[in-house]
Amino acid sequence: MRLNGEISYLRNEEENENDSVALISLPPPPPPTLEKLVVGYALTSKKVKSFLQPKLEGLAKKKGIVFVAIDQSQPLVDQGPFDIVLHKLTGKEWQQILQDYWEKHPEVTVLDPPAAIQHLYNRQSMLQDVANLNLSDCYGKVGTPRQLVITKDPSSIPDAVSKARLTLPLVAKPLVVDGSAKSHELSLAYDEFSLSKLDPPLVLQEFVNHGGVLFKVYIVGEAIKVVRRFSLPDVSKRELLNNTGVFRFPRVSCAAASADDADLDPSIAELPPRPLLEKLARELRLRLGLRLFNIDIIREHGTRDRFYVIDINYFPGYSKMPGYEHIFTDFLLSVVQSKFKRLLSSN
Ligand SMILES: O=P(O)(O)O[C@H]1[C@H](O)[C@@H](OP(=O)(O)O)[C@H](OP(=O)(O)O)[C@@H](OP(=O)(O)O)[C@H]1O
Ligand SMILES: Nc1ncnc2c1ncn2[C@@H]1O[C@H](COP(=O)(O)OP(=O)(O)O)[C@@H](O)[C@H]1O
Ligand SMILES: [Mg+2]
Ligand SMILES: [Mg+2]
Repeated sequence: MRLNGEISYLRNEEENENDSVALISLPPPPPPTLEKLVVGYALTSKKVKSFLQPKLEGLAKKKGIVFVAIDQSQPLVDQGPFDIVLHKLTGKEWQQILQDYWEKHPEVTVLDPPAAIQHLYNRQSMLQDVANLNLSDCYGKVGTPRQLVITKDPSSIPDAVSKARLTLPLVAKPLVVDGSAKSHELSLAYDEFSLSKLDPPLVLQEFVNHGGVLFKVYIVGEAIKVVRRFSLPDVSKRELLNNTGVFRFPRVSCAAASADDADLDPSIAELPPRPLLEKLARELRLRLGLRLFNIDIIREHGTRDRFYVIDINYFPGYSKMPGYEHIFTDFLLSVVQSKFKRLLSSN
């Protein structure tokens, strides 16, 4: 990034140290001004369409931010120079290219580090940090539903489930999340035996009744926004007794399922307490080493303060985060400004 003013500011300070007369005669330095911030992006065409909306690009331009599409077939060093590289591509090859580039150009901020993102592409490792957090304070408790990973041999599932003492019904989710439609094909299983019909690798997660409403918590650096989405309805004891089988369900909590304007039971609709979300987001940001993600969180029906994180997504559909244009552009500016502050203080 090109910042005007920083260098002259420093020089004046140095002179001041050795010259007591200059101390009184020098005017205060002008605040640093941002010339241009170049953000290279490597995103799928679907993500470009949903994220790079004209309103975002317009606002970014006003703030001196330009977005430049990265051509993956060309060396990264021949493009840019970039201040920030924003990316969400899953291929191993791309990750290596980015890693190599970053090693040679540590001055560029890569959002986010490929290895840290990788952690979210597996539904087992994705929730490990939440489970280890054991977050419990006066605002509520946050955990993860109990789950079991099945990597092979579907015929062994009923036995494995009963040994692990998992409570039915169970949500079966593909283990790997790679952005494909298949990785979002989930099923609800009412009995153990039907689970042998499933296709590993997968995780089997206890279904938690939550009144059919889910909270999507968007995180962009230190900013947090929460929205409500409709979700799967509760499963009653009677329903569980009277049903068998495994049922595929469609994408239930997508943007079209917004529940923000719905007339809901207040005990179900009440958002998780802000201090709890702030603590959760802060801890996850640090532990995951990520700045751009969202969390799907549900409240156990009948409780006020028992929450479960069921899903974490890297670089989610930010265009559905209220005010994302302002939040995202301010974030990009803050990332580079804090980097400069660190550089200046270490010199
Ligand atoms: O995994 P869940 O919790 O379902 O969240 C998904 C992912 O974040 C998707 O991003 P990606 O495809 O990059 O994984 C996003 O698509 P976009 O960001 O492309 O819009 C979806 O938006 P909707 O499809 O609008 O719900 C959002 O619901
Ligand atoms: N353990 C669970 N208890 C209750 N509902 C769940 C559970 N896991 C998933 N769901 C429902 O399934 C939907 C999709 O599951 P999720 O883990 O978020 O997968 P995806 O990555 O495809 O969004 C959630 O939005 C929620 O409605
Ligand atoms: Mg989800
Ligand atoms: Mg997900």
